[in-house]
Amino acid sequence: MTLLNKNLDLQKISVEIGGKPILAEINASFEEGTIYTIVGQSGTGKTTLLKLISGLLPLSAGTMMIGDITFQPEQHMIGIVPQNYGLLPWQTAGQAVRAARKISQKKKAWSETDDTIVSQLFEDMAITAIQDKFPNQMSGGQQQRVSIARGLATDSDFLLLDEPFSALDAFSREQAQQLFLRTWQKKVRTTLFITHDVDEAILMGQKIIVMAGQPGTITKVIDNPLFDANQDLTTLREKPDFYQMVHSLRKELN
Ligand SMILES: Nc1ncnc2c1ncn2[C@@H]1O[C@H](COP(=O)(O)OP(=O)(O)OP(=O)(O)O)[C@@H](O)[C@H]1O
Repeated sequence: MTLLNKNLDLQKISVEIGGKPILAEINASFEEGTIYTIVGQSGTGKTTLLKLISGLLPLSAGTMMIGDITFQPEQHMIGIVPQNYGLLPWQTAGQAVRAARKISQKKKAWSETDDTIVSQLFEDMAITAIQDKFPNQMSGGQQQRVSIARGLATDSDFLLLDEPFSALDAFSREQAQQLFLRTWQKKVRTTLFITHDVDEAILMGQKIIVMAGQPGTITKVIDNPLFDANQDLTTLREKPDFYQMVHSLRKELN
């Protein structure tokens, strides 16, 4: 299904698991082609929200709409980068990324363009050298980069990432953030990106969603004036405005 400039609207959403309320009274509008970072203390339902949008969990109440149409996750192509990477033990890195692209292209024959896109992704995510390795032959950080490349390889309407850089060391993480934004721009899509890192929430989010409570809900959506997918993140990190925003987001989270 192709989206024509439509937002995903969640209205009065709640989710219960085994009778326990996990999400309550979620109201949000996710604008097409925008990156949202999601922050909040542990247990506030961030992963549950992603699972709901990806169709892995059902709604208990409320509606999800795209324009006038009820949003049904199974009718959309959704790229997912889960917390545990979600790689299959019998697929090499190369096979995993190619398979994701192939599935998302539906019945279209594999073309040279697909080869170029996949090779570029390998280069961007610095995983060219491990294309023939299986997950049990990769480090956690390598698995995470393969999982990100796989998510980006899909021609999806949505991209959902659950702490995608958590297994990377500080230096690799900074590189991955920059590379991710550069790669993301080649196919802009509605993106929800969970992070526990306040700096990362500001670097990567056009809008920042704050979740709190148990059951969890969205308490704030912050427009991020510092976001610019083209800018050098190292330079941004050194700006006084950035410090100021980190400070106020920390306060918000506490
Ligand atoms: N399958 C499940 N069965 C029962 N409770 C669950 C299940 N999945 C999640 N929960 C509960 O729902 C709440 C929210 O979990 P969720 O993983 O969505 O939070 P989170 O904000 O992503 O946490 P974290 O930041 O630690 O990853 C937690 O209290 C968790 O224990």
